[in-house]
Amino acid sequence: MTSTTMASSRSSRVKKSGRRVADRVTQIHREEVNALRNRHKIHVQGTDLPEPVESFSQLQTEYQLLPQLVENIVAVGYVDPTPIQMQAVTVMMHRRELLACAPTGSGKTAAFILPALTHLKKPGRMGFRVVVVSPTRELAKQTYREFQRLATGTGFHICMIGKSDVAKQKFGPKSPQKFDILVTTPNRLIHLLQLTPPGVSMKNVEWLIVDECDKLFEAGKQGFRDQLAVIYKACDSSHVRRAMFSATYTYEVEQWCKLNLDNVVTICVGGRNSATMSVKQELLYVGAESGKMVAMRELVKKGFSPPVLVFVQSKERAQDLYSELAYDGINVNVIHSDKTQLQRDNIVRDFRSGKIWMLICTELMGRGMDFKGVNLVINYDFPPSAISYIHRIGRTGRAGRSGEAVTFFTDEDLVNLRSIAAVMRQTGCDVPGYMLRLRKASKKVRRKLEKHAPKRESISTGKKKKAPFKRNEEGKKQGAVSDMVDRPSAASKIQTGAPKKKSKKTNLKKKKKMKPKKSQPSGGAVKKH
Ligand SMILES: Nc1ncnc2c1ncn2[C@@H]1O[C@H](COP(=O)(O)OP(=O)(O)OP(=O)(O)O)[C@@H](O)[C@H]1O
Repeated sequence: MTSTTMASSRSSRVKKSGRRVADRVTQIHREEVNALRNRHKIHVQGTDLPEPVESFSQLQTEYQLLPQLVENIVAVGYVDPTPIQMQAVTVMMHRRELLACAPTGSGKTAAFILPALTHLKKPGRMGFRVVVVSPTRELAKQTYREFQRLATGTGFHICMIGKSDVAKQKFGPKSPQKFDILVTTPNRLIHLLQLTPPGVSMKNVEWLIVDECDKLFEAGKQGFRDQLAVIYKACDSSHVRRAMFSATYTYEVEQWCKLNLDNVVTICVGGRNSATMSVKQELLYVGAESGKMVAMRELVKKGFSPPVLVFVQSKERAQDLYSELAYDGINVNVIHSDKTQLQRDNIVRDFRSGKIWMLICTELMGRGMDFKGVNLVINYDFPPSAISYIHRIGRTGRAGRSGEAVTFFTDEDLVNLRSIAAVMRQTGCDVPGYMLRLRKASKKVRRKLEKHAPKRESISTGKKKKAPFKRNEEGKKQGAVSDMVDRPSAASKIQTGAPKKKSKKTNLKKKKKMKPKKSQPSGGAVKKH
């Protein structure tokens, strides 16, 4: 063998071994990335998938997260990214379209705010470049506040369209294009888009973000699907990217995203459509409607840790329950769509600040709302679907905290009991076997329930006058200090086992009427944390 051939065969051996080393390094890296995803239960689908990051500093060095954002992240107290942030931020930083699903309270809002702001780099005078659509005004307002918090000191102009802005056509073609980011409900935006000429320009939009996307995809009377289609069409420039976020999504939403989004990446943290693991869940059989109030009073009597959210199925029932509980002297308020905007804002503010201890609400507050430290969610009325259940109970147990959820059910609620018991079992809660063996409700029945709440016996007992609050020694309002009800213990009346067919025993309607007794405090002790 000549010296030249020896040299060339040595060099090819070196090249081959170099390639083997490189392949091995790539393989080790791939395994590390997979291990990181597995550790955090991050499931991804799509081609050419961006890798997740483990820390905010990695985001800064590898993705040039704005330095001011990094300071703000520290200021708000975030130490590490949550699993959805680890993966969704990098996907969006690669300008990939996205369907992201992660449990309630797991930081999805920051998962889209951070990359959206980083993309914009600096404030421009080009009109809206990021548009976030939320199903309710309350949620839009919360997202707007979160944008402001994380964008502090960056100079970005963030805007939420209010009623008066719509009336004044504040965003018309002649208005200053100073805003960079728009957070809105579909209604408001559509109104502006449909004016001639349009009251708002979408031509510079770079990111269209749909929060609670499965809600916005719902068809029908209360659905937003048609509105979303109008918004989607308006943001049609070639450079617009779209990202969909929710804690739950249906097969239909997934299919739509696969068909309509460009090379979409799907991220799912944890099991699909599963409740957060941080909530201790309980189902409480209360026999009939009247058993709910007995159970409620028993809960209050045992003592509760505010803040508490109570869900009912309609605004009328919310108002009735409010009258009953206010009469009992509980520091309670109620929020629903019949309240004025100002009233709704004040109630949300008071609940956030701790002035209100118990808030009665409808589905309006079921999604997205992030009230710090809600300790207990009570489903006074059974949720219309497992999806609604997941969102409702997700108002507690947020951002790594623990929480509790109690769901009352009667014989009328058996139709949906199985699906909710299944959600509970999926998160490791104990559920009686019979519940999982109940017949699965047909799609038609489930759809009907979602659209029309079942008729229920009225909550109202005719007590309308609000009892004044008593003050405790520190002069603070006492939670439940009713001085007029000698309540029978509900413990004997509430059954948590299998419901029987309506009988005299289980029908609490027939129980003795409670008599008000002036001299006795009703309990409602408030547990201190
Ligand atoms: N990296 C983080 N570290 C600690 N807390 C965080 C982090 N990111 C977000 N949070 C906090 O977690 C809470 C829940 O976040 P967020 O409201 O975005 O949840 P979500 O996933 O959108 O929930 P939902 O599905 O109910 O809308 C907020 O109070 C937020 O400030």
